[in-house]
Amino acid sequence: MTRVKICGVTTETDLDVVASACADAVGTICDVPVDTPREVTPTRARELFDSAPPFLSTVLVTMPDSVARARELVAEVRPDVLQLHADFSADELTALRYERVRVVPVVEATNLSRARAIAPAVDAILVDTPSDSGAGGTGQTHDWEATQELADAVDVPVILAGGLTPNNVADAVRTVSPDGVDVASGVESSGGVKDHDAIHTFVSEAKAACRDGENHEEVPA
Ligand SMILES: O=C(O)c1ccccc1N[C@@H]1O[C@H](COP(=O)(O)O)[C@@H](O)[C@H]1O
Repeated sequence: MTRVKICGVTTETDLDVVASACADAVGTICDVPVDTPREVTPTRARELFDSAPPFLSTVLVTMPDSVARARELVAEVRPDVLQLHADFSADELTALRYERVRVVPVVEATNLSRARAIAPAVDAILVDTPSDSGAGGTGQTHDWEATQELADAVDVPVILAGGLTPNNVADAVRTVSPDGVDVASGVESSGGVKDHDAIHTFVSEAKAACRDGENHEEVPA
């Protein structure tokens, strides 16, 4: 089953909606060097995650400039998963896998060599459409066929992100068969303001497309 993450929540109400929509994960964005309406302080991220119900994974999305800074943020926010928009080496990523935090770096769909190099050191790879600065939240899709090739080339779960919306997520799931999908701006009515109906529709479209795919899988004779 494709897992679904809703990213960039800024209020407890948003987080409750993410949980009631049966998403698998919720993300907050902290300590990023870009201007985004979704950024919250680490203290606020911790408060939001403290209000998450059991069985909803919490994901800290950040762009730290060093492993030490990433560790500080993990200590402060205490997420289940650390989503890194940063150019860390495989050794640096390994150093971040401690105290049970899952490490999920972001890779561009066409960067197969990086994906192969870091895959053994991480828990999953998130394929996004980053801006020049490496940030996400661009609302731009990329070549999903390339993401599918990347997923075939590595032995870890692959999460698809970048420009997903309630209207295109089913198609994305059918094309890429990702382990998870992730959305930030595509479920907002305006910058940073989550559209609660869109969150529900996004989750149900993603899960339904995944179920359809499973039902059409050929049964071996
Ligand atoms: O959403 C942001 O503003 C952001 C800023 C800096 C780093 C990551 C950010 N968001 C991540 O980008 C992807 C896709 O976003 P979108 O659906 O295309 O808007 C998502 O994983 C967010 O976690």
